[in-house]
Amino acid sequence: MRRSYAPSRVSIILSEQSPNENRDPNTLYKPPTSLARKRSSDAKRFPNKRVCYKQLLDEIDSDGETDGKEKNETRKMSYFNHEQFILQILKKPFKVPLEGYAGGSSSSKCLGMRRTGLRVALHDPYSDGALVLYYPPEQSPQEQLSSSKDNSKTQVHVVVDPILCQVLRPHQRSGVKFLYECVTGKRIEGSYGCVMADEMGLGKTLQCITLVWTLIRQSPEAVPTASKAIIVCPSSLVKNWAKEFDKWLFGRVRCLAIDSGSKDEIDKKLLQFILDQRVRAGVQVLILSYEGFRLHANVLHRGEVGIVICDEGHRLKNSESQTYTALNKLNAKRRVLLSGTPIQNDLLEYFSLVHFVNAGILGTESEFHKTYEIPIMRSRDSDASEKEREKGSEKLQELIELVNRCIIRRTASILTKYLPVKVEQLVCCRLSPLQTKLYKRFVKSKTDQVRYLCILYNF
Ligand SMILES: Nc1ncnc2c1ncn2[C@@H]1O[C@H](COP(=O)(O)OP(=O)(O)OP(=O)(O)O)[C@@H](O)[C@H]1O
Repeated sequence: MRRSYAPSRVSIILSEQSPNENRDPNTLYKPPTSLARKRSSDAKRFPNKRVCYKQLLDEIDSDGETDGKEKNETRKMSYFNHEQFILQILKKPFKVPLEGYAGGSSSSKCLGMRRTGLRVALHDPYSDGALVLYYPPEQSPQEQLSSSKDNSKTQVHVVVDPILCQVLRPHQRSGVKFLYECVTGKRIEGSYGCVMADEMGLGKTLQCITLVWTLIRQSPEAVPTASKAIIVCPSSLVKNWAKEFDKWLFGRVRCLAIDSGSKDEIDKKLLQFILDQRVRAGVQVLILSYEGFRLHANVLHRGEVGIVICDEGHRLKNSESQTYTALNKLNAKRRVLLSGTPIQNDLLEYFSLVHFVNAGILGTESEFHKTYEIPIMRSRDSDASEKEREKGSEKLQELIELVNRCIIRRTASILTKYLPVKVEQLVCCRLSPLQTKLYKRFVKSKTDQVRYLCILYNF
């Protein structure tokens, strides 16, 4: 077998030969092991020796003057023959290494051709337990044919990541579906918000994490629906949210939880986050407190985010508060508000929450006051007429129908099946002497009080 050497190698071999030796460098084959040994000893003897090809030929030329012309001519010839041999190989046309390759787009086997715009769902919608949030419209055979040629307009399934699917409880699955439909405008045209008012402990956090992760990764168009999300929560929960993201997604999502730091430092981080326009943003989820948001609102108003989630959202019940105003100014199309207790005092607070997520569906504040609040409150008065009562319940029904499209509330009773069976044990025991004494004194004092009250009120 003929073995070719790199020019640098050839120079080393040539320099090792005695001047009288007339050997062709390309015939100097050595078994690989001894060659490797030789290489390491060469490296020691000729540290960092670099030889240029041109210089090598010149050396051969100049050698010729001392060693004799004939010898050098032979060396040069064998060198150029070898070059010719390599050139011949390189001149051969490229042959596709795929059997039966016919070329062109008609072949199923495509070499070196990237199929542009190929859209596929990120997760298998037909797998066991898959939670599909969006089904693409059925296609006619003609449409299927044209979309197989041009896939760029085809829609795909939006499927919840299986790592989340496997942990979601049934009520959480329906909750995620509800959230997704709301924030993608499927429930109320032109409105992209909702209130999740599940009772405490039903896993609102996990449902929101599932929503955010799905929006960050998927859409019917096979691109992210949103590249960035902001979670606003009480300062005591900032770390908890970050932990929950990690717990359920195993570090797949890039979170930035801000709960301390100097103003300049935080401003810098927030600016970087908010101005990041990439589809796959460096920080995908920003978690910060209501106070933090208010303090740095001027920075956060300089950009856009795909979705904002407000935990313990009843903090936004006053539409005139600074926090409400700051959050409302945020450029976020999709808004989710989480609260275990959405109605606390009056209907106007309820209006503020709904208005924050879906501005306009209840009209302006004064319109809401006139249309719903007055008739409903009037009908509750003890001296309300029959007509007022009727109008009140009619308006209440109308309001419930309207808000039910963007509010979901489940009670903790659905959790009972996940809790261990309650066991009650009744144990009877005697009072200790001290307990008996205290008990008798208490009973006597109460009896005295009752006797006194009876005398006072003439019972
Ligand atoms: N599907 C689930 N499997 C296992 N643990 C879960 C699941 N869903 C929620 N949890 C756990 O239950 C606990 C309560 O959930 P979470 O805090 O999200 O409830 P919540 O509705 O947000 O309550 P709160 O109103 O207090 O914020 C958390 O520790 C959470 O990790």
